[in-house]
Amino acid sequence: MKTVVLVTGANSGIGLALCDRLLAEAAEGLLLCLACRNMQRARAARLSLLASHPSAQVDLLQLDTSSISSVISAAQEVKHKYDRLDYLYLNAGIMPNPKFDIKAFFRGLFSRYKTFLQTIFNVPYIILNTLISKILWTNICFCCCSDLSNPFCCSKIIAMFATGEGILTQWDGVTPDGLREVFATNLFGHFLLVRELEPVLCRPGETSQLIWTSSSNAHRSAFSLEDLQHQRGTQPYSSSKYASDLLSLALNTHYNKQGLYSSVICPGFVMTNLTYGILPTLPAFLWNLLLPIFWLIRVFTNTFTLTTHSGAEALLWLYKQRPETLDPYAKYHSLTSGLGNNYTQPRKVLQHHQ
Ligand SMILES: NC(=O)C1=CN([C@@H]2O[C@H](COP(=O)(O)OP(=O)(O)OC[C@H]3O[C@@H](n4cnc5c(N)ncnc54)[C@H](OP(=O)(O)O)[C@@H]3O)[C@@H](O)[C@H]2O)C=CC1
Ligand SMILES: CC(C)=CCC[C@@H](C)[C@H]1CC[C@H]2C3=C(CC[C@]12C)[C@@]1(C)CCC(=O)[C@@H](C)[C@@H]1CC3
Repeated sequence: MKTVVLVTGANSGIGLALCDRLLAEAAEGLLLCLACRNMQRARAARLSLLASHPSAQVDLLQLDTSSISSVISAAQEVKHKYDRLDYLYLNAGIMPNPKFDIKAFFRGLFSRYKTFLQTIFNVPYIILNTLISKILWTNICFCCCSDLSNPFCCSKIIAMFATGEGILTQWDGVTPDGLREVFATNLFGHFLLVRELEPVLCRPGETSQLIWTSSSNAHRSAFSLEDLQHQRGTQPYSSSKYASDLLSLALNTHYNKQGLYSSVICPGFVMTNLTYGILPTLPAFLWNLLLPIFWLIRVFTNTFTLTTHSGAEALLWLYKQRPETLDPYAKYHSLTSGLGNNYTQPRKVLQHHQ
């Protein structure tokens, strides 16, 4: 019997890289279903996957996670076609009209230091700190610098690069169903899909996994239970990702006894269509000019995974785990070391500073 895997947002970026890596891992035993809103791009993705994995079985499914009717009819089709669903990757996501706040970026870089000289002085400290953290293989930098009143503290800057905290805002739209686009696409459509697919996900005596592509940009400060759709703020992306972390926990509470387990991952900072939108005046190929800077930043933070292959690391890692052994309170991070090695690391989710 083949393992049935469905991936939303599978026609590009991290979703497509995940499909490629899954097929490289186990092409024969896999039935892979690409759930995409744009069928033309979905067909192109399927052909590219079949070109590198000719014996693979790859199906297509039309799914627009921002539309309630599309989710319901896609779920009907899945239930009709497959009698089981072993893995459901909830990966589709948008960050519409992102605005990169250059002022906040430079303020973030320099505000903690009274003079520019102090900042320069901080550089050897950061290098030393990073070296220590690399040697001990732990993120000491974050621990020993948690006192932000310390003028030599580098954690705020590293956190800004690792999570995009405070430097990104978005302008959200409304879907034909009357929902906020980011909320509907990233969270609600996926939630509805899970509920609709319950019969194929929860099978007696068997386990299935839900795997959410969340983000380290998920911040509690952006989320409010009174404003679930984030109608009043300017960080709907962060809010939707924080909500997916919360929802994953709730789904575990509700479904674990029926054999369904949910986990969240962060792929790190990956160069994809989603991130190219952050500097829209910069054509995609010119992003490559920033690569040397990004590689340099990698010395300070292992969250700059940069390639879709590396970003998919934690998604693939979870595929290989027994779901009962996973920590529901962890976010699994795809990380890349300064030397370019990929690995997965769990970090506590929903920490008080988020
Ligand atoms: N890139 C990064 O640095 C990070 C990304 N992420 C998350 O990773 C996930 C994948 O993004 P990434 O690969 O970077 O970006 P891409 O834009 O390359 O991929 C996003 C995918 O989602 C699909 N999608 C968007 N809206 C819908 C919709 N309404 N219905 C169905 N599919 C939809 C897109 O399809 P289409 O081609 O039709 O637009 C595309 O296939 C997202 O959830 C994102 O939030 C998290 C942290 C960091
Ligand atoms: C031009 C130079 C030298 C720096 C600008 C880099 C920023 C564009 C970049 C730094 C950290 C990045 C980042 C994200 C977007 C691009 C940055 C702000 C994300 C917010 C993208 C989406 C996510 O989900 C986050 C995990 C990313 C965190 C880091």
